Amino acid sequence: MAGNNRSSKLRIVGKIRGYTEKEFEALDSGSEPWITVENGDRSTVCFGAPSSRCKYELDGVYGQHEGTDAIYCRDVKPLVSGAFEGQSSSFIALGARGSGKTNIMQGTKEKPGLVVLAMMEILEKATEVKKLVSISVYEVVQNHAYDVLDSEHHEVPVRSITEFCNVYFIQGRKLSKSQPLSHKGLMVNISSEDGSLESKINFVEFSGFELYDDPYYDDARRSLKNGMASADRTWINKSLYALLNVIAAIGADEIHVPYRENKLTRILQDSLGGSSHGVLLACANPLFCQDTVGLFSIVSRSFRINKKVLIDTTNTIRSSAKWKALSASRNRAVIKINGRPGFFSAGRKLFAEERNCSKQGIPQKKITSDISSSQHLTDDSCLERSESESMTVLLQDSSCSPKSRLDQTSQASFHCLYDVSSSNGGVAAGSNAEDPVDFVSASKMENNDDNADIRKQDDRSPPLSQRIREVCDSLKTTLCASASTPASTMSMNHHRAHDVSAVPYHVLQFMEPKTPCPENCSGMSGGGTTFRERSTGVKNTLVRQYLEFLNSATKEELKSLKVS
Ligand SMILES: Nc1ncnc2c1ncn2[C@@H]1O[C@H](COP(=O)(O)OP(=O)(O)OP(=O)(O)O)[C@@H](O)[C@H]1O
Repeated sequence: MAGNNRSSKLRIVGKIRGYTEKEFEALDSGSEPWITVENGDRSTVCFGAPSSRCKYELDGVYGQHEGTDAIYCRDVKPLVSGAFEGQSSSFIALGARGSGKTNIMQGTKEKPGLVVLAMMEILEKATEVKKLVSISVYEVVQNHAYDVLDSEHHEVPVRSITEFCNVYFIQGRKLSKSQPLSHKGLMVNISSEDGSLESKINFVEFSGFELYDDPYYDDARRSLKNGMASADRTWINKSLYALLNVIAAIGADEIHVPYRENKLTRILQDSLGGSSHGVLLACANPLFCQDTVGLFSIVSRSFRINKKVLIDTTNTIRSSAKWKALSASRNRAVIKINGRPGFFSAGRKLFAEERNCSKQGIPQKKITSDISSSQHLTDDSCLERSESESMTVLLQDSSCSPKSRLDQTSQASFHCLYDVSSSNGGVAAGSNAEDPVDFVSASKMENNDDNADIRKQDDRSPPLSQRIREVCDSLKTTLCASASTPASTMSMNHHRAHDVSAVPYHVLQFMEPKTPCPENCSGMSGGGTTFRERSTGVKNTLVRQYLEFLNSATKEELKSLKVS
C-alpha cells in the first residue's frame, strides 16, 4: 500500500478482508470483485461494478492480499516508537459485522494479530530501556465500561509475551465471550521505574455494527444467523457516531472535541487528539455489504475534513484574519448546537437519504451512484451551513462591539458567558492533560451516575448562574460609577440613577429611563453616548444573552438560575 504521506496525527486507513474459503467457493468465476483498491495511488477504495463505481479516498487502503504485517509496519510501529518518547496514541479498528476486525487485532496462533505484534515490540523495548509495562483490558457494553481483568487494581503488570498472552487471551477471553457485542479495548501503559506513567497506547476493536435495519439487502450479514437486536444496534450506532464526531472534530481542529458524549471516547480522551497520535482502521467485507459502503462514506468525510485543514495550514490561510474570525465563530457555532460539529449532521442526512432509497426499493446500483453524488452535495451544503452559522454568530458578535465602557464590560461578559467549551465538558484538543479520564475513572463510571459529570463540571468552573450574577454585578458597578460622575448625574434623573444600583438584576435589564435626556447632555455624558443609548445597548445585550442561554441551557443550569 502506498497511500498518502501526510504528516497528520490522525490517519484514516482501510483494509479489505480476504475471502473465507466458503466465500471463495461461492464466487462466480470471472466475476468482478465488488470492492477494489484503485491501482494508482492505492489510497482510494472503489465499490461496485466499474460502470457505477463509487469511490472514497482515505490516507491509505490495504488490499485483500496485504496481511497484518503490512498494517503493523506502516501504521502501528510508529505508535510503538512514539510511546517510548512519551507519545500516547490510539489504534481503533471498526467495521461492519464479519469485516475481519478480530482477525486483524487478535489474529491466530499461526498469524498473530496487531495487538500481539505490538506487545512483542513494546516488551522488548521496555526491557532495553528499563521501563515498566502494564495492561488494562476493558469492554464497553451499552455505554457502560467494564474492567475485564482486575476490577480492583485495573492494571496488570506484564513482563513477557507469554505472560501477556496468558492474561489477555486466556483470562480475558473467558469474560469477553459473554459479551459478543461490545467494544473491546486493550490499554498498554508504559511507566518509568519509579512507576510514573509516561505514555499509553490504546488498541480498540469496535463492536461490529449494522447501520441499516432493512432486510432488503442481500448482503454479507445474511450469513450471520443471529441478527442484531435493535437495542444493540442503537447503542453501537450511537457510539459509532460519537467516535466519528470526535474524529471529525479533531480532524477539523475544533476547540471543542465532544469526548464526553460516549464512554469509549471518554476512555480514549487522553490518547486521541491533542498531542496524541491515532489510527482509524476501517475494515471492509469483500462481499457486498451496505454497512461497509456507509462506513467508508463517513470515514472518508472525516479524512477530507482532516486533509482540508492540512492544506489550509500549508497555504497559511489559517493565519489570515478571515480564517481566524471564521474559525473562532465556528467554534461558537459548534457550542451553540450542543457541542456537535455541524458538518456531521450531513452524515446523518446521507444515511437518511440512503435509508429512504432502500425503503423505496431503489436497486443497489442506483443507491451507490446516489451516494457518490449526494456525498458531494452534502459536503458542500454542510460547509455552507457551517459558514452561515458562523456568520450568524459573527453578526451577533459584531452587534456588541465595544462602543463604550459599558459595552466593553458586557462584551467581556458575553465571551465569559459563552466560553462554555470547558465547562460543557469539552476539552480543547491540545489540552488533554487538563482533565484526564483514565480507565480507573471509566470503570467507576459503571454506576452510570450522569449527574457526576455535572458535579465535576461545577467543581472546575463556577455555575452559569454565578457567571450571570457576575455580569449583573459588574454592570451595576459600571452604572453606579457613571451615575456618580457629575456629567452623568446631569444627564439623568438623579433619583433614577440612585435606584439603578439597588434594583435586582432581572428588573434592571428591562428598565429604561422614561425621562427623555436633555438635548445638550450628549456632550457631557462621556464619549458622546447618552445614558439612554447605553442603557438600551446594555438591555439588548443582556436580553440576547439571556435568550441564548435559555435556548441552550440544560435542565440543571436552568434550575440553578434561581436568583437568591
Ligand atoms: N484475511 C482473512 N482471510 C480470510 N478470512 C478471513 C480474514 N479475516 C477474517 N476472516 C474470516 O472472516 C470471518 C469474520 O472475521 P472476524 O471474526 O475477524 O470479523 P469481525 O469483524 O471481528 O466480526 P464481528 O464484528 O462479528 O465480531 C471469520 O470467519 C474469519 O475467519
